[in-house]
Amino acid sequence: MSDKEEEVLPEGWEKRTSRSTGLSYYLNIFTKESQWETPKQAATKVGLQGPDQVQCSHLLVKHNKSRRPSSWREENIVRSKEEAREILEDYKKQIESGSTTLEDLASKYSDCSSAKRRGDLGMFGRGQMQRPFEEAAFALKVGKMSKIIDTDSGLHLILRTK
Ligand SMILES: O=C(CCc1ccccc1)N[C@H](Cc1nc2ccccc2[nH]1)C(=O)O
Repeated sequence: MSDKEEEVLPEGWEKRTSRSTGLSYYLNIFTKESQWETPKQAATKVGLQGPDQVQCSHLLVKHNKSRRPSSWREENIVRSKEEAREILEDYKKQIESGSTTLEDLASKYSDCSSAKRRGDLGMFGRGQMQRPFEEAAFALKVGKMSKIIDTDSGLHLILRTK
């Protein structure tokens, strides 16, 4: 195409010229990711590393090896880790059956203070939560629930809400 014709790009892309090489490249204006190839589809709004922030609710069952074996529910938590897992497996089955929700069970049984907010932890970015929790949360699609996740706090079920 002659240089006077404006190159029409799919939504979300801008054509840039590399200062060092003078070569043209394409910038995704949402994720700031760049590529050499002329884009054929509209730019994605989520980069390769996933969203910057997610919102999750969780249901925590602590045990006697938890970092803080105490909660609003139980001053001194003595159950074993195996017992905590059995309890959480049962909650998971109840949620998957559709007979209850993670938020309803978190309100009644979660050993985290977020129980008072139906398990809602609010929005968080990477680097804020314990790593196993973060990895599971950022791998979830919105509306999906994790498998049982093990952190120093105890055993969790996580639901991504945003
Ligand atoms: O750290 C907190 C408070 C979390 C919270 C965040 C935002 C709003 C409300 C609560 N509670 C701990 C238990 C706990 N450990 C966790 C590890 C990862 C995510 C949530 C967690 N909750 C505890 O109570 O021992």
